[in-house]
Amino acid sequence: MTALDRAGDVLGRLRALPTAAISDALDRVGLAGALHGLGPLSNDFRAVGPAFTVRYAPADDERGSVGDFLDDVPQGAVIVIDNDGRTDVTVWGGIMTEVAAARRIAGTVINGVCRDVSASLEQSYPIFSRGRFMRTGKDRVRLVAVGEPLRVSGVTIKPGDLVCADADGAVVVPTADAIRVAELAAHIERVEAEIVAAARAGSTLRAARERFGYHQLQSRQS
Ligand SMILES: O=C([O-])CC(=O)C(=O)O
Ligand SMILES: [Mg+2]
Repeated sequence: MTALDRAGDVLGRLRALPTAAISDALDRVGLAGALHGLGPLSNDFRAVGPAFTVRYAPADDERGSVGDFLDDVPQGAVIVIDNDGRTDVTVWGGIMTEVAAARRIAGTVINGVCRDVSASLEQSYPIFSRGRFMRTGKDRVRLVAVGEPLRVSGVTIKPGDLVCADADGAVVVPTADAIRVAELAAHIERVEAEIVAAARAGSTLRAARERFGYHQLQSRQS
């Protein structure tokens, strides 16, 4: 099996899992991956794929713009944009949504805000952000890095790390740990389903949780 096959395989596994279980699995192995403060524009949105990283900084006196990097993003990638958490100017809008959707880019995660939200909803193009706002970043931000590691919400995101995002938010899984994290997350999902089944069958929640080890599911493995 080639590295590409393995990556495809683990992406398939992560795609089947909710971010809640992936986050618990990251807790279990002691990795920080949850991007606090970023949420989906629609609860139906879900995106899984390797990170394509982009960073903006204030334009200051230079003439800046947003989005020209889009032509270089491969199909299936999740674009991760770091605008340092700014919520007063956008780094994503409707033209970018239309192009990204047509090129089958998997989604966009923004440490900042976006506009033209209706285009994202109409195209079912998944965007996760700190919110929405209409004032453009054009002339206000400039692109400073593409394909370099980012630091968002205390999490380091390297290009190619696997981004998983759904109604609960976005988490990042380092490629080297992805198979282990996916296996643990699948285990957590199975155990939680057993707890629900036991409770539905008449067990108390306390007894069901005790029986299946609920309280330790996410605890750091020694
Ligand atoms: O200024 C922006 O955020 C970009 C924009 O509106 C678009 O791509 O349609
Ligand atoms: Mg626009």
